[in-house]
Amino acid sequence: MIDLPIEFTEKFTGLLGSDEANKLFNALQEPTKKAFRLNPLKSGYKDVKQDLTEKLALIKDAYVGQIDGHSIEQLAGYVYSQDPAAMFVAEAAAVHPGERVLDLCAAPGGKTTQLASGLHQQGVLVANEINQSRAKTLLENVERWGIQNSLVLNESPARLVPYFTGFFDKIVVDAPCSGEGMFRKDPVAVKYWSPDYVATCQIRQQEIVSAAYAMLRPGGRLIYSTCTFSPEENEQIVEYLLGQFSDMKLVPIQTRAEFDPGHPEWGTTGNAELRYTARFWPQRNFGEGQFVAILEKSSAVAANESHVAAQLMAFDSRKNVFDQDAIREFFAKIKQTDLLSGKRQPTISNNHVFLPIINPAAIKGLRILRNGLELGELKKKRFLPHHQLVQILDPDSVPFIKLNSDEEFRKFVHGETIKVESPLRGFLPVAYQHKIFSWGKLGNDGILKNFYPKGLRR
Ligand SMILES: C[S@@+](CC[C@H](N)C(=O)[O-])C[C@H]1O[C@@H](n2cnc3c(N)ncnc32)[C@H](O)[C@@H]1O
Repeated sequence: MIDLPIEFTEKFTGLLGSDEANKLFNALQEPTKKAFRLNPLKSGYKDVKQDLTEKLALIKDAYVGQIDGHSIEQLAGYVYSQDPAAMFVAEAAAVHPGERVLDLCAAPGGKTTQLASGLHQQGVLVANEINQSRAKTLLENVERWGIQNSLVLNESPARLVPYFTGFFDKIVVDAPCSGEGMFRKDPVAVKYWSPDYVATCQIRQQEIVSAAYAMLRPGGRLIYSTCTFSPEENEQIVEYLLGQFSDMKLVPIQTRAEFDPGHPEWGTTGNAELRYTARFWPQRNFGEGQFVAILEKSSAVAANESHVAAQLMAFDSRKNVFDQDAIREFFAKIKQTDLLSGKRQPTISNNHVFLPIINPAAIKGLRILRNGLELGELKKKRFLPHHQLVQILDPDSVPFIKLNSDEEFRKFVHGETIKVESPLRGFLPVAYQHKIFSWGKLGNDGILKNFYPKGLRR
């Protein structure tokens, strides 16, 4: 039983009236609704053991049900467990392949993975997280999901502005908030809550959306969301944006039974357009609490390629002259030479070979966790493939070592070497149930050495 703070219950009884407020308080004592998304970046992505009978309304490739965190589907990045209402945020961003998208408060990566599904490896996805350890988790999820076109950063929003002014078509601000909508999912949120905390969050949100505004191109859209109910962090942040920046306007979210429109009377300006926003309530039974608003930066100026954009997207091939024989040999063996001949040429930095998505020279000074796709490391002319590379490989077009039983899979994920029957030898992808999830190295003795990253072993 969750002990709701008295100031919280009094506040929402005042805002909603006692009938509706009681429905909310009762719903906060109920179990959460479990859901998951499938990953269209993986080939044959619907070929999963999960039950796909109950499709989730509103969201592409999403289903009701609980996933097993130890399953091959989870470890190979075929599924992502996420609250249904939280999934609506990236859905509202409606990204198209080729767009430049920023996920400004991105960890652990729920919105990032969903945005990446929409981009389908085309365009640029910058995923930023201010907190260092959370940024590492974000990177793990980016790798697992098989995303090739992302720049993963560990920065404050303000530090990004000089690099990306006017660059993005879409920016998702899934802001840190007082978490009222998470009370039943995460009881720790109840402990943190206080009216002062709500006020602190509001100030932080104002700073974050101001940075986001600066990075939006004319005609671009800002998707603002929180997982809290409080007007101060929702309607009033939208009012703040509209008040500070005269070229921002609200884009209506079409009303649906799954959520309520925003409350103009909960704002401070009486702006009737606040009803164009959306608020998910647990008592409506779709998922947890979530607020979503879409704002557009209007401008009469045509969205020409800006100076910033030209710089960030420029790839300087003269810098890429290095001995690639070991790399070419490896990619020929795994039948992936196409990867080396695209527009994004292999680039080397401190022996790390990668396919950058943003011109590395243009983002010097930022804390970069990953720029594009990490191919591997050159060690004395030998090439060691990276875990991110294995997560993008299609089992229908690469040779791989097959694990044959749950027991082999469990042992491998645990970090053990195993004996396998295979005519193949050397560094190769390892798959279970036709899903590639790791590298392994098969010696002449039939022993498969384990290259599943130590940090992911269980
Ligand atoms: C609601 S969570 C993001 C959830 C994520 N979008 C997802 O879908 O998985 C908010 C994030 O904002 C980060 N954050 C905290 N303070 C911040 C700040 N001042 N600026 C930007 N982000 C901040 C937190 O570390 C947290 O990871």
